[in-house]
Amino acid sequence: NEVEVLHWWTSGGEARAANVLKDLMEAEGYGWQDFAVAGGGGETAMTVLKSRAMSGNPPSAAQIKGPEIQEWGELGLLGNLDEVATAEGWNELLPERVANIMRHDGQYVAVPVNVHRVNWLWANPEVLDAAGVEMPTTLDELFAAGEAIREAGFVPLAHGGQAWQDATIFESVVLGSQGTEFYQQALVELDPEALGGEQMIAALEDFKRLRELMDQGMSGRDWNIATAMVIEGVAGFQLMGDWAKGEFTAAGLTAGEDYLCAAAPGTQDAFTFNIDSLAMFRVTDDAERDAQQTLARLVLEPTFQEAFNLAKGSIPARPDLDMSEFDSCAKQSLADFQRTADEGGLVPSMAHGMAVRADVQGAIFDVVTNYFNDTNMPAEEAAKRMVSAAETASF
Ligand SMILES: OC[C@H]1O[C@H](O)[C@H](O)[C@@H](O)[C@@H]1O
Repeated sequence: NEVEVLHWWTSGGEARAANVLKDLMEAEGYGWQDFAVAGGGGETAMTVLKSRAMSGNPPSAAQIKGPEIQEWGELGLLGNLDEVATAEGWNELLPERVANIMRHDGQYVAVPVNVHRVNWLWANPEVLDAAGVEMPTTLDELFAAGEAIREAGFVPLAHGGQAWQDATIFESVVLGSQGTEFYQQALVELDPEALGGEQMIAALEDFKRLRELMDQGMSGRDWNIATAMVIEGVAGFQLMGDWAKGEFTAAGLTAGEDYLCAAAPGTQDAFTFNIDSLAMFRVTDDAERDAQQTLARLVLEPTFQEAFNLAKGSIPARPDLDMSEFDSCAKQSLADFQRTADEGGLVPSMAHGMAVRADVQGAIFDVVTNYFNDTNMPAEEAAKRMVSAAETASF
Protein backbone atom coordinates (compact mmCIF):
# COMPACT_ATOMS: atom_id res chain seq x y z
CA ASN A 1 0.00 0.00 0.00
CA GLU A 2 1.07 3.56 -0.69
CA VAL A 3 0.44 7.22 -0.09
CA GLU A 4 0.10 9.93 -2.72
CA VAL A 5 1.49 13.24 -1.51
CA LEU A 6 0.74 16.58 -3.17
CA HIS A 7 3.29 19.33 -2.49
CA TRP A 8 5.24 22.09 -4.18
CA TRP A 9 8.81 21.23 -3.16
CA THR A 10 10.45 21.25 -6.59
CA SER A 11 13.60 23.44 -6.31
CA GLY A 12 16.99 21.74 -5.74
CA GLY A 13 16.96 22.06 -1.94
CA GLU A 14 13.21 21.44 -1.65
CA ALA A 15 13.31 18.25 -3.74
CA ARG A 16 16.29 16.92 -1.72
CA ALA A 17 14.27 17.42 1.45
CA ALA A 18 11.09 15.83 0.05
CA ASN A 19 13.11 12.78 -0.98
CA VAL A 20 14.04 12.20 2.66
CA LEU A 21 10.38 11.40 3.40
CA LYS A 22 9.99 9.28 0.28
CA ASP A 23 13.02 7.19 1.24
CA LEU A 24 11.85 6.74 4.82
CA MET A 25 8.39 5.61 3.71
CA GLU A 26 9.88 3.15 1.22
CA ALA A 27 12.24 1.84 3.91
CA GLU A 28 9.11 1.07 5.96
CA GLY A 29 7.71 -0.89 2.99
CA TYR A 30 5.23 1.72 1.75
CA GLY A 31 4.94 3.16 -1.71
CA TRP A 32 5.26 6.93 -2.26
CA GLN A 33 3.42 8.49 -5.17
CA ASP A 34 4.88 11.93 -5.67
CA PHE A 35 2.49 14.64 -6.87
CA ALA A 36 4.76 17.66 -7.06
CA VAL A 37 3.27 20.88 -8.46
CA ALA A 38 5.91 23.45 -9.49
CA GLY A 39 5.52 27.04 -8.37
CA GLY A 40 7.21 28.58 -5.33
CA GLY A 41 4.91 29.67 -2.55
CA GLY A 42 2.36 27.00 -3.47
CA GLU A 43 -0.42 29.03 -5.13
CA THR A 44 -0.57 26.69 -8.15
CA ALA A 45 -0.43 23.61 -5.92
CA MET A 46 -3.45 24.84 -3.94
CA THR A 47 -5.42 25.47 -7.13
CA VAL A 48 -4.64 21.94 -8.36
CA LEU A 49 -5.54 20.47 -4.96
CA LYS A 50 -8.92 22.29 -4.95
CA SER A 51 -9.83 20.95 -8.38
CA ARG A 52 -8.80 17.40 -7.43
CA ALA A 53 -10.78 17.53 -4.17
CA MET A 54 -13.82 19.01 -5.91
CA SER A 55 -13.73 16.19 -8.45
CA GLY A 56 -13.66 13.67 -5.58
CA ASN A 57 -10.06 12.58 -6.20
CA PRO A 58 -7.94 14.13 -3.43
CA PRO A 59 -4.44 12.75 -2.72
CA SER A 60 -3.76 10.82 0.52
CA ALA A 61 -1.87 13.79 1.91
CA ALA A 62 -1.16 17.36 0.89
CA GLN A 63 1.04 20.28 1.94
CA ILE A 64 -1.61 22.49 3.54
CA LYS A 65 -0.65 25.20 6.05
CA GLY A 66 -1.97 27.57 8.70
CA PRO A 67 -5.58 28.84 8.55
CA GLU A 68 -6.11 26.87 5.33
CA ILE A 69 -6.11 23.68 7.44
CA GLN A 70 -9.26 25.04 9.11
CA GLU A 71 -10.84 25.82 5.72
CA TRP A 72 -10.31 22.20 4.55
CA GLY A 73 -11.37 20.93 7.96
CA GLU A 74 -14.64 22.85 7.70
CA LEU A 75 -15.33 21.03 4.42
CA GLY A 76 -15.12 17.72 6.32
CA LEU A 77 -12.43 16.38 3.95
CA LEU A 78 -9.64 15.78 6.44
CA GLY A 79 -8.98 12.58 8.36
CA ASN A 80 -8.40 12.23 12.12
CA LEU A 81 -4.80 11.70 13.32
CA ASP A 82 -5.53 11.55 17.05
CA GLU A 83 -4.61 7.86 17.28
CA VAL A 84 -1.04 8.52 16.06
CA ALA A 85 -0.84 11.77 18.02
CA THR A 86 -1.69 10.03 21.29
CA ALA A 87 0.58 7.04 20.61
CA GLU A 88 3.51 9.35 19.72
CA GLY A 89 2.84 11.97 22.44
CA TRP A 90 2.47 14.95 20.11
CA ASN A 91 0.92 17.10 22.84
CA GLU A 92 4.13 16.82 24.84
CA LEU A 93 6.43 17.09 21.82
CA LEU A 94 4.99 20.20 20.18
CA PRO A 95 4.86 23.82 21.32
CA GLU A 96 1.18 24.58 22.00
CA ARG A 97 1.15 27.26 19.29
CA VAL A 98 2.29 24.70 16.70
CA ALA A 99 -0.05 21.94 17.93
CA ASN A 100 -3.03 24.30 17.74
CA ILE A 101 -2.44 24.97 14.05
CA MET A 102 -2.53 21.22 13.35
CA ARG A 103 -5.94 20.65 14.98
CA HIS A 104 -9.43 21.16 13.61
CA ASP A 105 -12.31 20.99 16.10
CA GLY A 106 -9.82 19.69 18.68
CA GLN A 107 -8.62 16.78 16.52
CA TYR A 108 -5.22 16.51 14.85
CA VAL A 109 -5.72 16.54 11.07
CA ALA A 110 -2.20 17.53 10.04
CA VAL A 111 1.41 16.94 11.12
CA PRO A 112 4.01 19.73 11.25
CA VAL A 113 7.12 19.14 9.17
CA ASN A 114 9.26 22.11 10.23
CA VAL A 115 9.41 25.74 11.27
CA HIS A 116 10.60 28.12 8.58
CA ARG A 117 11.64 31.68 9.38
CA VAL A 118 10.68 34.17 6.67
CA ASN A 119 12.42 37.40 7.82
CA TRP A 120 15.97 36.57 6.67
CA LEU A 121 18.59 38.42 4.66
CA TRP A 122 21.12 36.28 2.77
CA ALA A 123 24.42 37.60 1.44
CA ASN A 124 27.52 36.73 -0.57
CA PRO A 125 30.53 37.79 1.59
CA GLU A 126 32.83 38.19 -1.41
CA VAL A 127 30.48 40.69 -3.00
CA LEU A 128 30.19 42.58 0.30
CA ASP A 129 34.00 42.67 0.59
CA ALA A 130 34.37 43.86 -2.99
CA ALA A 131 31.97 46.71 -2.21
CA GLY A 132 33.51 47.37 1.21
CA VAL A 133 30.25 46.97 3.12
CA GLU A 134 29.04 45.08 6.23
CA MET A 135 25.86 43.07 6.75
CA PRO A 136 23.14 45.77 7.18
CA THR A 137 21.08 45.77 10.39
CA THR A 138 18.66 48.58 9.42
CA LEU A 139 16.80 49.46 6.20
CA ASP A 140 18.88 52.62 5.81
CA GLU A 141 22.06 50.55 6.07
CA LEU A 142 20.65 48.18 3.44
CA PHE A 143 19.96 51.05 1.03
CA ALA A 144 23.46 52.49 1.58
CA ALA A 145 25.14 49.06 1.21
CA GLY A 146 23.05 48.46 -1.90
CA GLU A 147 24.35 51.63 -3.56
CA ALA A 148 27.95 50.64 -2.83
CA ILE A 149 27.34 47.13 -4.23
CA ARG A 150 25.85 48.54 -7.43
CA GLU A 151 28.84 50.89 -7.83
CA ALA A 152 31.12 47.87 -7.41
CA GLY A 153 29.34 46.32 -10.43
CA PHE A 154 26.99 43.79 -8.81
CA VAL A 155 23.21 43.51 -8.44
CA PRO A 156 22.48 44.74 -4.91
CA LEU A 157 19.31 42.71 -4.19
CA ALA A 158 18.38 39.56 -6.09
CA HIS A 159 14.62 39.21 -6.37
CA GLY A 160 12.00 37.33 -8.33
CA GLY A 161 9.07 39.45 -9.57
CA GLN A 162 6.17 37.22 -8.50
CA ALA A 163 3.31 38.28 -6.18
CA TRP A 164 4.24 35.90 -3.35
CA GLN A 165 7.87 37.00 -3.46
CA ASP A 166 6.85 40.68 -3.47
CA ALA A 167 4.61 39.95 -0.45
CA THR A 168 7.45 38.09 1.28
CA ILE A 169 9.78 41.08 1.19
CA PHE A 170 6.90 43.50 1.86
CA GLU A 171 6.09 41.85 5.19
CA SER A 172 9.75 41.95 6.25
CA VAL A 173 9.83 45.68 5.43
CA VAL A 174 6.63 46.29 7.43
CA LEU A 175 8.31 44.54 10.37
CA GLY A 176 11.66 46.29 9.91
CA SER A 177 10.11 49.71 9.31
CA GLN A 178 7.20 49.74 11.80
CA GLY A 179 7.80 46.92 14.27
CA THR A 180 6.07 43.75 15.45
CA GLU A 181 3.07 45.35 17.14
CA PHE A 182 2.13 47.21 13.98
CA TYR A 183 2.71 44.08 11.87
CA GLN A 184 0.33 42.16 14.13
CA GLN A 185 -2.34 44.89 13.98
CA ALA A 186 -2.13 45.36 10.20
CA LEU A 187 -1.24 42.03 8.59
CA VAL A 188 -2.68 39.59 11.16
CA GLU A 189 -5.66 41.37 12.76
CA LEU A 190 -6.33 43.40 9.58
CA ASP A 191 -7.14 46.54 11.59
CA PRO A 192 -8.35 49.10 8.99
CA GLU A 193 -6.76 51.95 10.99
CA ALA A 194 -3.37 50.26 10.73
CA LEU A 195 -3.82 49.07 7.13
CA GLY A 196 -4.76 52.53 5.90
CA GLY A 197 -2.72 54.70 8.26
CA GLU A 198 0.51 56.73 8.27
CA GLN A 199 2.67 53.83 9.42
CA MET A 200 1.50 51.66 6.50
CA ILE A 201 2.20 54.52 4.08
CA ALA A 202 5.73 54.86 5.50
CA ALA A 203 6.29 51.10 5.22
CA LEU A 204 4.99 51.05 1.63
CA GLU A 205 7.41 53.86 0.68
CA ASP A 206 10.34 51.93 2.19
CA PHE A 207 9.14 48.82 0.35
CA LYS A 208 9.09 50.54 -3.03
CA ARG A 209 12.63 51.87 -2.48
CA LEU A 210 13.80 48.24 -2.63
CA ARG A 211 13.11 48.28 -6.36
CA GLU A 212 16.06 50.61 -6.80
CA LEU A 213 18.29 47.78 -5.54
CA MET A 214 16.97 45.22 -8.03
CA ASP A 215 17.92 44.39 -11.63
CA GLN A 216 15.80 44.92 -14.74
CA GLY A 217 15.48 41.17 -15.39
CA MET A 218 13.71 40.27 -12.15
CA SER A 219 10.12 40.08 -13.46
CA GLY A 220 8.70 36.54 -13.13
CA ARG A 221 12.02 35.08 -11.91
CA ASP A 222 11.72 32.03 -9.61
CA TRP A 223 12.97 32.52 -6.05
CA ASN A 224 15.69 29.86 -6.31
CA ILE A 225 17.10 31.52 -9.43
CA ALA A 226 17.46 34.70 -7.38
CA THR A 227 19.22 32.67 -4.68
CA ALA A 228 21.55 31.31 -7.36
CA MET A 229 22.51 34.91 -8.20
CA VAL A 230 23.77 35.32 -4.63
CA ILE A 231 25.49 31.90 -4.72
CA GLU A 232 27.28 32.77 -7.97
CA GLY A 233 28.32 36.23 -6.80
CA VAL A 234 26.20 38.10 -9.34
CA ALA A 235 24.19 39.70 -6.51
CA GLY A 236 24.99 40.74 -2.97
CA PHE A 237 21.74 40.11 -1.08
CA GLN A 238 18.40 38.30 -1.13
CA LEU A 239 15.46 38.78 1.24
CA MET A 240 13.78 35.37 1.51
CA GLY A 241 12.64 32.71 3.93
CA ASP A 242 15.15 30.04 4.95
CA TRP A 243 14.07 27.64 2.24
CA ALA A 244 16.77 29.70 0.46
CA LYS A 245 19.27 28.04 2.80
CA GLY A 246 18.25 24.70 1.26
CA GLU A 247 19.72 25.99 -2.01
CA PHE A 248 22.99 27.10 -0.37
CA THR A 249 23.27 23.68 1.28
CA ALA A 250 22.45 21.86 -1.98
CA ALA A 251 25.32 23.85 -3.56
CA GLY A 252 27.65 22.49 -0.86
CA LEU A 253 28.19 25.90 0.77
CA THR A 254 28.89 26.55 4.46
CA ALA A 255 26.85 29.00 6.53
CA GLY A 256 28.83 31.92 7.92
CA GLU A 257 31.70 31.31 5.45
CA ASP A 258 30.50 30.93 1.85
CA TYR A 259 27.27 32.78 2.58
CA LEU A 260 25.91 34.93 5.38
CA CYS A 261 22.50 35.04 7.06
CA ALA A 262 20.99 37.68 9.33
CA ALA A 263 17.53 38.78 10.39
CA ALA A 264 15.99 41.02 7.73
CA PRO A 265 17.00 44.65 8.45
CA GLY A 266 15.33 46.02 11.56
CA THR A 267 13.65 42.70 12.45
CA GLN A 268 16.19 41.25 14.89
CA ASP A 269 13.53 41.04 17.63
CA ALA A 270 10.97 39.39 15.40
CA PHE A 271 10.43 35.96 13.89
CA THR A 272 7.87 35.49 11.13
CA PHE A 273 7.03 31.83 11.25
CA ASN A 274 5.90 29.63 8.39
CA ILE A 275 5.15 26.03 9.35
CA ASP A 276 4.90 23.42 6.61
CA SER A 277 2.47 20.65 7.39
CA LEU A 278 0.99 17.59 5.74
CA ALA A 279 -2.76 17.21 6.10
CA MET A 280 -4.31 13.77 5.59
CA PHE A 281 -7.47 13.43 3.54
CA ARG A 282 -10.35 11.30 4.80
CA VAL A 283 -10.06 7.88 3.12
CA THR A 284 -12.19 4.70 3.18
CA ASP A 285 -9.43 2.23 2.24
CA ASP A 286 -7.83 0.73 5.37
CA ALA A 287 -4.49 0.11 3.63
CA GLU A 288 -4.24 3.76 2.57
CA ARG A 289 -5.27 4.89 6.06
CA ASP A 290 -2.55 2.69 7.54
CA ALA A 291 -0.01 4.27 5.17
CA GLN A 292 -1.22 7.77 6.18
CA GLN A 293 -0.77 6.92 9.85
CA THR A 294 2.78 5.72 9.19
CA LEU A 295 3.57 8.87 7.19
CA ALA A 296 2.31 11.04 10.06
CA ARG A 297 4.33 9.07 12.61
CA LEU A 298 7.54 9.22 10.57
CA VAL A 299 7.28 12.98 10.01
CA LEU A 300 7.63 13.80 13.71
CA GLU A 301 10.27 11.18 14.47
CA PRO A 302 13.83 12.48 15.10
CA THR A 303 15.31 10.74 12.03
CA PHE A 304 13.04 12.58 9.63
CA GLN A 305 13.01 15.85 11.57
CA GLU A 306 16.81 16.05 11.39
CA ALA A 307 17.38 14.83 7.83
CA PHE A 308 14.52 16.83 6.28
CA ASN A 309 15.33 20.12 8.01
CA LEU A 310 19.09 19.88 7.34
CA ALA A 311 18.21 19.71 3.64
CA LYS A 312 15.24 22.10 3.67
CA GLY A 313 16.85 25.02 5.55
CA SER A 314 14.18 25.14 8.24
CA ILE A 315 14.36 24.06 11.89
CA PRO A 316 12.61 21.03 13.40
CA ALA A 317 8.99 21.37 14.53
CA ARG A 318 9.86 19.57 17.76
CA PRO A 319 12.16 21.70 19.96
CA ASP A 320 13.71 18.72 21.81
CA LEU A 321 15.99 17.62 18.99
CA ASP A 322 19.82 17.59 19.27
CA MET A 323 20.89 20.48 17.02
CA SER A 324 24.59 19.66 16.84
CA GLU A 325 24.38 18.72 13.15
CA PHE A 326 22.70 22.02 12.27
CA ASP A 327 24.60 25.11 11.07
CA SER A 328 24.93 28.54 12.67
CA CYS A 329 21.90 29.98 10.84
CA ALA A 330 19.65 27.15 12.05
CA LYS A 331 20.94 27.50 15.61
CA GLN A 332 20.23 31.25 15.49
CA SER A 333 16.77 30.53 14.09
CA LEU A 334 15.91 28.16 16.96
CA ALA A 335 17.28 30.58 19.58
CA ASP A 336 15.30 33.48 18.05
CA PHE A 337 12.17 31.30 17.78
CA GLN A 338 12.32 30.49 21.49
CA ARG A 339 13.28 34.04 22.51
CA THR A 340 10.49 35.67 20.52
CA ALA A 341 8.00 33.04 21.72
CA ASP A 342 8.85 34.00 25.32
CA GLU A 343 9.37 37.74 24.97
CA GLY A 344 6.98 38.60 22.09
CA GLY A 345 7.92 39.13 18.46
CA LEU A 346 6.87 35.69 17.19
CA VAL A 347 4.34 36.46 14.43
CA PRO A 348 2.66 34.38 11.71
CA SER A 349 3.80 35.04 8.13
CA MET A 350 1.03 36.67 6.11
CA ALA A 351 2.83 36.01 2.82
CA HIS A 352 3.15 32.28 3.59
CA GLY A 353 -0.38 31.54 4.65
CA MET A 354 0.01 31.56 8.42
CA ALA A 355 -1.91 34.73 9.32
CA VAL A 356 -5.11 35.20 7.31
CA ARG A 357 -7.50 33.19 5.14
CA ALA A 358 -6.41 32.42 1.61
CA ASP A 359 -8.88 34.84 -0.02
CA VAL A 360 -7.71 37.76 2.15
CA GLN A 361 -4.08 36.85 1.45
CA GLY A 362 -4.79 36.80 -2.28
CA ALA A 363 -6.43 40.25 -2.13
CA ILE A 364 -3.47 41.70 -0.23
CA PHE A 365 -1.02 40.08 -2.69
CA ASP A 366 -2.77 41.90 -5.55
CA VAL A 367 -2.43 45.29 -3.86
CA VAL A 368 1.20 44.72 -2.90
CA THR A 369 2.39 43.49 -6.30
CA ASN A 370 0.42 46.07 -8.31
CA TYR A 371 1.81 48.86 -6.13
CA PHE A 372 5.35 47.45 -6.38
CA ASN A 373 5.20 47.27 -10.16
CA ASP A 374 3.39 50.54 -10.80
CA THR A 375 5.94 53.31 -10.42
CA ASN A 376 3.15 55.90 -10.50
CA MET A 377 0.94 54.54 -7.72
CA PRO A 378 1.45 56.58 -4.54
CA ALA A 379 1.69 54.78 -1.21
CA GLU A 380 -1.47 56.55 -0.02
CA GLU A 381 -3.44 54.89 -2.83
CA ALA A 382 -1.99 51.46 -2.02
CA ALA A 383 -2.84 51.89 1.67
CA LYS A 384 -6.43 52.71 0.76
CA ARG A 385 -6.59 49.61 -1.43
CA MET A 386 -5.12 47.53 1.41
CA VAL A 387 -8.11 48.46 3.60
CA SER A 388 -10.65 47.47 0.97
CA ALA A 389 -8.72 44.29 0.16
CA ALA A 390 -9.06 43.13 3.76
CA GLU A 391 -12.77 44.10 3.85
CA THR A 392 -13.90 42.72 0.53
CA ALA A 393 -12.69 39.21 1.06
CA SER A 394 -15.63 37.22 2.38
CA PHE A 395 -15.11 36.45 6.02
O1 LIG B 1 8.40 27.32 -2.46
C1 LIG B 1 8.95 28.19 -1.54
C2 LIG B 1 8.41 27.95 -0.14
O2 LIG B 1 7.01 28.20 -0.19
C3 LIG B 1 6.31 28.07 1.02
O3 LIG B 1 6.48 29.07 1.81
C4 LIG B 1 6.60 26.74 1.74
O4 LIG B 1 6.11 26.81 3.05
C5 LIG B 1 8.06 26.40 1.74
O5 LIG B 1 8.23 25.07 2.19
C6 LIG B 1 8.62 26.51 0.33
O6 LIG B 1 9.97 26.15 0.31
